[in-house]
Amino acid sequence: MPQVQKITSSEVAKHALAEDCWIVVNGKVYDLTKFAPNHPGGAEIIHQFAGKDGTKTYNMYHSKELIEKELVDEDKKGDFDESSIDSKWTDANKEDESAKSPLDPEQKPPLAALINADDFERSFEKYGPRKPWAYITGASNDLLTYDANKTCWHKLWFRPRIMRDVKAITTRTKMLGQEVTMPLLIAPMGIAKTAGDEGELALGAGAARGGIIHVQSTAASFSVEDILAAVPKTHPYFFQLYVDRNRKKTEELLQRLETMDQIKAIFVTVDLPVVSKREADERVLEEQKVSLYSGDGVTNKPDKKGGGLARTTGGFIEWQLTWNDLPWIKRFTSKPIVIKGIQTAADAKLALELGCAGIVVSNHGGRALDNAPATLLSLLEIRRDCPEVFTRMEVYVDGGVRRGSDILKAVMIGAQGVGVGRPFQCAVAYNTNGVEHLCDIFQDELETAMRLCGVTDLNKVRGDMQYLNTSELDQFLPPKPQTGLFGFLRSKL
Ligand code: HEM
Ligand SMILES: Cc1cc2nc3c(=O)[nH]c(=O)nc-3n(C[C@H](O)[C@H](O)[C@H](O)COP(=O)(O)O)c2cc1C
Repeated sequence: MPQVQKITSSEVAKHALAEDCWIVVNGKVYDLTKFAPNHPGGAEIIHQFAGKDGTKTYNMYHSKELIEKELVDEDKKGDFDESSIDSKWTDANKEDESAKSPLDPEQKPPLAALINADDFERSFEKYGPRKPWAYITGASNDLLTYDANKTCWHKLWFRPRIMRDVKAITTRTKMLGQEVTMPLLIAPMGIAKTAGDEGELALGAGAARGGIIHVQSTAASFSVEDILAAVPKTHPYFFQLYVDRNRKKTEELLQRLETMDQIKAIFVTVDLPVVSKREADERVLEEQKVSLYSGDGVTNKPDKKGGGLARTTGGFIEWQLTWNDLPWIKRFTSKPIVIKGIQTAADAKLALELGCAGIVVSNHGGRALDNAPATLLSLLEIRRDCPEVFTRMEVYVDGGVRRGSDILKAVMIGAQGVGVGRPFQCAVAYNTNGVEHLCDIFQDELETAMRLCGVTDLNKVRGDMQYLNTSELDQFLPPKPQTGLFGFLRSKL
């Protein structure tokens, strides 16, 4: 057998430019020149490691297999020659600032001290590394939609009924045919490893312990197979799909998922055709940035345009996806399809007409279009303008849901269930126990809210608005669409 030549550190170091960018990841050398502009996390983070070892940062965000799976053979240059590491290489790689973990265990409160969903985010703020903190908790532009998502839940008041026997209650229900202990989903979130080593494995296992369902993201930091293996085979999952601009990839992914019985539905995310501007995230990268070009340690802006923060590119997410593509998706899956990212009654109606099994009223947790309506307002708009949507398909809502009482409110409007994002991602810092603990908190708060409202069975109050007072929010709803002849004529204009 001929000896395969390994690639030395000095050879790798020669390819240290954006336009000629080799990186060492887990003992292998890759040419990321062509891939970097399409990297969903932005080109700059890749360019920071041109001619260097990016293993630590890569492993913090991605599964080991991802890079091997995603790159074409031509870009896999070969094995890195560890024996060639010299002081020059070691010095150059000292600059891996973003991999340095500013974790401060002293600041980490014990799990038992966390008693509500916000506590998980606060704990992560104190204890977690800065970059993941900015990535997870950040939102678009001025955070207007992010803030509105939360505050609208606060403006929806209950009208409790009293003197009812509330000893025995049940929160059990079904979601897309799957039995769950309460109508709560762990919303799909990319790269959960940023919050803790167990990443999506903790989300899946914690959800299973809590009797709820985790929607795993296309951009997960583990493979689907690894995530499924984290829970008993009987426990259901949902899968969130970002359609890839390379449609072949999506077809292959759907075909792979089709063989996995544990995956019970496909949630197609449609609210992020381009990645929005997440300023907190960009600012942190600016502070951590190191020079690509200066061999002498002077820190330059690595962006040729000069401004140079990690403006995420549109990445791999298909921006030409339209309603006409639904039949194409259905060709590759027999699983129920749920459209995630509905923000108006008009689009909810379209999803219904096109035979979707459900929708998620979502604005990506304020991480897509800033100034998009708070999801609770969109939910109320759908309730007002096309109530049939709630009975003819399953409606979910996410964005700012932080209390068990919010779950109850959503169900009373007619939702089948809610999704919760950021607090669960932060719970990953406490591994599976953290995720389970957060499920317990929601369960407990939901039961308490039900009892205090005089409700014993969630399924009996679904869509029953008599328990709610929406008057503080009604003023924020868009004008009612005109119906009758006048409306018809207008729609034709
Ligand atoms: C073929 C290889 C790779 C693929 C397919 C890939 C894919 C992705 C995806 C899907 C995201 C999530 C974007 C989001 O939802 O915000 C991401 C983020 C990220 N990736 Fe990669 N990646 C690859 C290689 C790398 C390498 C080599 C590094 C570093 C050396 C890296 C570092 C990061 C970082 C730091 C983020 C987070 C960026 C942020 O939040 O600003 N990735 N990548
Ligand atoms: C860190 C993070 C990553 C996310 N990644 C995805 C994703 O990969 N796919 C997706 O459909 N939504 C993604 N979302 C949006 C969530 O699914 C969900 O819509 C949102 O987080 C709900 O708002 P909340 O965080 O206020 O609960 C992400 C959200 C966060 C916070």
